[in-house]
Amino acid sequence: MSPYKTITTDEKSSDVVWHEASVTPAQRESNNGHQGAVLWFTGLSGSGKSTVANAVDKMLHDRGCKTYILDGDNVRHGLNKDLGFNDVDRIENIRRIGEVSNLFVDAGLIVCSAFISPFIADRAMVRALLPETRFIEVFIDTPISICEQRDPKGLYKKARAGEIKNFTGIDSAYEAPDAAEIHIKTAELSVEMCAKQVINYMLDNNIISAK
Ligand SMILES: Nc1ncnc2c1ncn2[C@@H]1O[C@H](COP(=O)(O)OS(=O)(=O)O)[C@@H](OP(=O)(O)O)[C@H]1O
Ligand SMILES: Nc1ncnc2c1ncn2[C@@H]1O[C@H](COP(=O)(O)OP(=O)(O)O)[C@@H](O)[C@H]1O
Repeated sequence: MSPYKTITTDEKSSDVVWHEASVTPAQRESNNGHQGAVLWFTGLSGSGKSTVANAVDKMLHDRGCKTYILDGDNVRHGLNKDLGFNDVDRIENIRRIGEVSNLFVDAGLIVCSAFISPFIADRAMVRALLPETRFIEVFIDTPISICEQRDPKGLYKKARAGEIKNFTGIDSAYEAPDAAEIHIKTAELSVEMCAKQVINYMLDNNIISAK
C-alpha cells in the first residue's frame, strides 16, 4: 500500500486547485532504486548534527543514492534569513524546512535535515506532514557539557558572556525526543560509527538495499 497521502477536499484551499503530477512518487523512487525519506537530525548546537549528517550524506551518495542536505546555518543564510531565534521564529523555521523536506521526499530523495529543532511539537508537525514511515528522527544526543567543551563556533562562550540571547540549552529550551527512531551518542562513538548507525537503520528498514 502506498504511504503517500491522498489530499482530501477539506485539506485543499477552495480557490487553489491541486494538480496531480503525471510522474508519481513511487515511479520516482523506482527510478532511484530506493525510498524517499527525511533523516531529521535534532540536537543541541555543537552536538554533531552537521558532522554526522554530512557523513551520512556522503555514505549514501557513495552508494549511488539520490540525496540532499539541509543545514540550519545554511538555510538561515537564504530561505529563512528573515528569521531569528525567538520561539515564534524557530517554529516558522521548522515549518518551512518541514515543507521543503517534504518536497524533496516527494521527489524521491533522501534528505538529511540538520536543525536544532528544539520543540517536540514542531518535530511532530513535520512528522505529520510526511508520508508514514518517511520521517526518521535522529536524536544527536550529546551532553551540553561536551557541546560546550567542543564549542566549534565559539557560540557557547558568547552566550555565557550574555552576547547571544535565547541560546539553546542556556536561556532557551531544548526538548529531547523520547522515542526517536535513531538515538546516537556522539560522546561514545566516532563520527564514522555514528553515521554507520544511521545507514544500518536504513538497511534494516528497507529504505535502501544492500550493495
Ligand atoms: N540563539 C541561538 N540558539 C541556537 N543557535 C544559534 C543561536 N544563534 C545563532 N545560532 C546558530 O544557528 C544555528 C541553529 O539554527 P537552527 O535553524 O538549527 O535553529 S532552530 O532549529 O530554529 O532552533 C546554530 O547552528 P548549530 O550550531 O549547527 O546547531 C548556531 O550556529
Ligand atoms: N562522534 C562525533 N560525532 C559528531 N561530531 C563529533 C563527534 N566527535 C567529535 N565531534 C566534533 O563535534 C563538533 C560538532 O559540530 P557540528 O557538527 O557543527 O554540530 P552541530 O551541527 O550540532 O552544531 C565538530 O567539531 C566535530 O568534529
